[in-house]
Amino acid sequence: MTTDPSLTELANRVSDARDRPAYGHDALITCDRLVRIFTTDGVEVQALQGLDLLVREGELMALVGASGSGKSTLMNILAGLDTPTAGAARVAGRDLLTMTAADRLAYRRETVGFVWQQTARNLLPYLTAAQNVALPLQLSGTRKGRRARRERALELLELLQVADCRDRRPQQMSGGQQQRVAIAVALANAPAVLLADEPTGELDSQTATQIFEAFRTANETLGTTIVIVTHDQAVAGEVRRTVAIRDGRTSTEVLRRSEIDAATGHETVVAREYAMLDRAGRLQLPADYLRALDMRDRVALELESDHIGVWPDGTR
Ligand SMILES: Nc1ncnc2c1ncn2[C@@H]1O[C@H](COP(=O)(O)OP(=O)(O)OP(=O)(O)O)[C@@H](O)[C@H]1O
Repeated sequence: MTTDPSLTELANRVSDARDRPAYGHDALITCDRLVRIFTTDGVEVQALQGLDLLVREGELMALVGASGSGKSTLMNILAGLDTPTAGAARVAGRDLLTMTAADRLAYRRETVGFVWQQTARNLLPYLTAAQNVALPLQLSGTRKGRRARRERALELLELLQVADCRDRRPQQMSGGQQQRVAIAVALANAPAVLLADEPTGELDSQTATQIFEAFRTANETLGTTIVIVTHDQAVAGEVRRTVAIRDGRTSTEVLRRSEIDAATGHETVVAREYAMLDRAGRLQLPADYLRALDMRDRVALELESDHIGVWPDGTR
């Protein structure tokens, strides 16, 4: 039998809740019940339906999901190009809902860098690779002097192994070279976060692997936090954490870690899939699990000492 809590216990619970760190207090990117509703011709589309996501500083992670699940909507919000309808979003201490137009411009120039799928969208066609990388430095005013800007541009092109393209215009480079130069442009102002929306979408698989290696180099050498939206299973399989978005919410997450066999010293990567549990206790079960057990509308739950059992309606 349970007894009602005393007033002192209730007061203690309130004070515990107050002292508990806020959701995402130690994350670089925090999306808290993010909602984005588009209205066209009187019809509402809920592109994001209360999406929660935390990304730690220094992570290299992938976002996956079916077409229309809300990935680009999320990326546009994180890039400061669109504003959410409701919820909260913070990146590197900036509140994306309350930024002024001037803050937003500074945010796009200094805090985030982005690489888009269409190689042509990332670079100015009439500038060389080195000039493309130097341009954001000039616009933000972080490097004074043409020589200092060119030096920084060449350093980044070198890091991404496209130094030989420095004096070429985009149409004189391959798609893969253009994307590597695009990554250098995005990194020019040393952003805290690099966002990439299908950066390998227009490339063959071998070139896509090289582009992914360029992201890894940026992450490991410069410590940049990187979020990549991808359909490419090979890319999604290379990162430690892949978050799946379904119907405008984060639904499942795959974490990969290396395990070393004590006997042979052989290293293998072990992947494990998790369902996301939101702060209201809501859980999205994978669609194939629901189909396999013909679960719909409602399920029976049972609390065990170390797990919760979930059964199709009518079987318990
Ligand atoms: N500007 C807009 N106006 C109206 N509806 C929009 C707009 N942008 C996106 N949507 C709708 O919001 C939903 C999510 O779209 P979004 O582009 O974010 O999906 P996605 O996961 O990036 O898809 P894809 O993989 O095909 O790029 C879709 O139903 C889409 O039609």
